[in-house]
Amino acid sequence: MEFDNPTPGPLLAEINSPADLKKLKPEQLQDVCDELRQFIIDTVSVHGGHFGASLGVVELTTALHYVYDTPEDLLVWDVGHQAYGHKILTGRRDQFHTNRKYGGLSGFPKRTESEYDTFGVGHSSTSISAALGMAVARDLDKSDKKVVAVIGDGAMTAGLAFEAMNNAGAMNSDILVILNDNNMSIDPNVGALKEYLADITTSKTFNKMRDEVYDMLGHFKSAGDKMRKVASRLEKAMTAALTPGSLFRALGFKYYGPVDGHDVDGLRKMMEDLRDVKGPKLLHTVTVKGKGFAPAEREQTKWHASSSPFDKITGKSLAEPKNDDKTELPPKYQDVFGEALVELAAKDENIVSMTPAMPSGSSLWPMMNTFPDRAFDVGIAEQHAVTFAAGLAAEGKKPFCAIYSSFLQRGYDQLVHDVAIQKLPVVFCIDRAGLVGADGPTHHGAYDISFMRAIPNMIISSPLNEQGLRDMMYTASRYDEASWAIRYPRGRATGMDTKDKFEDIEIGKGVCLREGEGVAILSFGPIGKYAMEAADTLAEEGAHIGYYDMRFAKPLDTDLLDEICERYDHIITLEDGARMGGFGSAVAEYIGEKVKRPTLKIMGIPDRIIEHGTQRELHAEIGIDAKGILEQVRPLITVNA
Ligand SMILES: Cc1ncc(C[n+]2csc(CCOP(=O)(O)OP(=O)(O)O)c2C)c(N)n1
Ligand SMILES: CC(=O)[C@@H](O)[C@H](O)COP(=O)(O)O
Ligand SMILES: [Mg+2]
Repeated sequence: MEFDNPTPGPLLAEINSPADLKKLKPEQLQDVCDELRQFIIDTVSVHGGHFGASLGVVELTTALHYVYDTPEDLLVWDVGHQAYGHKILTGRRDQFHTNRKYGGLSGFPKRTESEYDTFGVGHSSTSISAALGMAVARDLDKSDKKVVAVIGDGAMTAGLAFEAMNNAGAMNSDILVILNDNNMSIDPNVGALKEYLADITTSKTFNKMRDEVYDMLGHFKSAGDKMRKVASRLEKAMTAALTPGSLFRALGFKYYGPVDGHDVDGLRKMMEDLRDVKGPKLLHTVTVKGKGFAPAEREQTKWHASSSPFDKITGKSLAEPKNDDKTELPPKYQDVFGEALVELAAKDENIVSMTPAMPSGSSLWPMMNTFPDRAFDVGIAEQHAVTFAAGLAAEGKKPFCAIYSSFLQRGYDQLVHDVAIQKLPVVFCIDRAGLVGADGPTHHGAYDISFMRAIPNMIISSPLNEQGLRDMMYTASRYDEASWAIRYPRGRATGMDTKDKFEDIEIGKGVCLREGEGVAILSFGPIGKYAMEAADTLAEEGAHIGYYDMRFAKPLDTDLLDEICERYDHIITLEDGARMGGFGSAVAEYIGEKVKRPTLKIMGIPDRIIEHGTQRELHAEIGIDAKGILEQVRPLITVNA
């Protein structure tokens, strides 16, 4: 169907690999760029996907594949949401309409998909570390391939990117980092680095400071020999300090730029020169997110990604509302969170909130707009977001840290070291918990229940619906004993009528929503809707199973579990999270230790913080030394003397 697979322009139609691109004359590259951009617009306007970032790097992508000898030379994309042009130029043009679809291409570079995808991505700020690893491997192999990392200004704000720059500069490794500076993250980029880059690209501060310094030096120079020398030395130092890119130079990189990232010929020439420059170097390109599609240039956050079909000229959505009666769609869970937070913050001035660069995705804008002093976008900095929250909690504030499940993986040490061990009452509002859909494995929120369950001093809860989410947030806002995680999924809630008033929920208590016999389903979180559906279907068939909304993975409602174990022969647990170590595992561990034959005793570090001592002392304290094992085994055996 033509609709499925847009027709490429005449040049693009002949490009099945970068080798075909290289056959063209440099003068033809701008035409290739125009066709590539149009092909991306044609495809995304029908099939959806990430959008603005790929449009912004069309020239960069074309120049890179023209100059570098990919896949021999290694090209590493950061995040990878901007790699659509790369996919199209590297043999995937005809499958591109399957992008992000079940069984189709991945929305991000993926090693198993193509030899041109050197490193799997989805999460930000990994490119420089990965490129450095590849460069060092190259050196160990005595090869001379080139390694290039392409990283955005947003991704550059993460600690990981700085760690890599710091290491690469010191190792003097031969890599090229291309900083694609469009002055945007998903939302407007934030932080001091953003200001620094803006200063370089607009040169306002640079020019002003240089003029002032030179004026001042002029006065010195007319003041005799000694002063002239001082002035000359000062001038050199100031020039070095004020020349664009001094931050990167301080980290050991040669800095080039800023250059126009939409001038494909300029980029080509620059890259041809840089191929021969050894050592760590950074090329600063300035681009426009959404370049070439006016609505996307105008509203860059909205067009970061588009899930619905849209008009290729106006950008107007062509999507029909999904519900059949065309009434209002239920709110998204993220919006239920965003609104409830403002309501709670209005009642309690200690409530503060932060997001690591996802104020739109996590719906933190209402809080940031209503209480600008109490809500923060901290940049792509999940580790910092968690510890920043911990600091606020240490001083008596009540932080609600809004964070996607898969991005919280970055903050695991901070959860343990900064929050749990100190028993600080941070509330984690974990969005995108469970399978997220088209973004795939890098973004599925599969592991949070498992990785949090192992940590003491954390409550782990998930509501069945939007009312549950509001009430959990309310109860958590009044709980100061330890931290509390509330997880909810990407997408829409149930559409139920919610009460204006918040209600306390009992911590660690589940609810029976349907009594039955034989089989009981125990669910955790909004995925319980499927359990209700299944129970309804069975009821129509005359079979009545039990259904329980357990609400808490930690602490487990063991009283309710005892009742359930008494009453039913079969238990089925259901969660939108990894089976291993998750809510089901918690239930299995509890029941496992109750079963009569064979009995099970799980020995290990218990669910509390263990203080210091010798290993022997501590193993003895928690009963996992030989004596502790004997205490468990002896009652179970008869020893024949
Ligand atoms: C660790 C992590 N946190 C957050 C995100 C969500 N995210 C995806 S793209 C993006 C913005 C990246 O900005 P930039 O690197 O400047 O790229 P641009 O979209 O501007 O091209 C963010 C925050 C992510 N992918 N990974
Ligand atoms: C690339 C990236 O990490 C984000 O753009 C992500 O795709 C956003 O996901 P949501 O659409 O769930 O906010
Ligand atoms: Mg950017």
